[in-house]
Amino acid sequence: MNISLLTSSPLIVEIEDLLDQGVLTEISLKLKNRHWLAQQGVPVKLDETGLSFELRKDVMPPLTHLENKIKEKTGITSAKTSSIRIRHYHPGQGHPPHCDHYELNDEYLLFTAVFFLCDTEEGGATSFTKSDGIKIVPKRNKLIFWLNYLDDGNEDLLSEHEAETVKDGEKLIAIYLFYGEKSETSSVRHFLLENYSTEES
Ligand SMILES: O=C(O)CCC(=O)C(=O)O
Ligand SMILES: [Fe+2]
Repeated sequence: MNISLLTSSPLIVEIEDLLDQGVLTEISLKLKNRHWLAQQGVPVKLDETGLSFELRKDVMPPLTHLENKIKEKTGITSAKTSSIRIRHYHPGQGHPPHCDHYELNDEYLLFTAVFFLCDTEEGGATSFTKSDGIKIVPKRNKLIFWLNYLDDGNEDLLSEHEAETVKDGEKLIAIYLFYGEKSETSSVRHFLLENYSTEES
């Protein structure tokens, strides 16, 4: 496992080789299997941003394992994920620029994690549109994690991002949305800067 801080403003951390290959293959095959999803009663949505659906953690225990790993590696102590969103893009599909600034039952979407379940032949990078050239190319078994708010509670506008259009191949990701109280932002930022300012394994 290799963890590095890509930038500190917006604060983005990248973790490579997160899961065992066998577990990764099992998750990917299930998520691509429409029959299996229907059996689990998962409604899917298809539009110009590709196929997407929310997944309850109990239908796929390895996703809870992954969530626990994300928490451990990022120093999250109290924020909870409300759900896991899967997105599956094919050529011609992408997602326009936006910020992940949401409020739900008095909690805020403090942190977003995107886990890449496959390589993409061409295109499909997650690109931070207000931060010169910060682009994360999809790579199987890689996770990126970023902070959506500043320590003073304001939205971090530099966290704006888009999914560039997939040109060739496919892109399959699991997105973890961590909601919590804004006061957790500064301790996570401190943890990440302290632990990953220089590359380490
Ligand atoms: O597909 C991506 O790389 C990002 C998706 C995203 O930003 C979102 O679902 O909020
Ligand atoms: Fe987003």
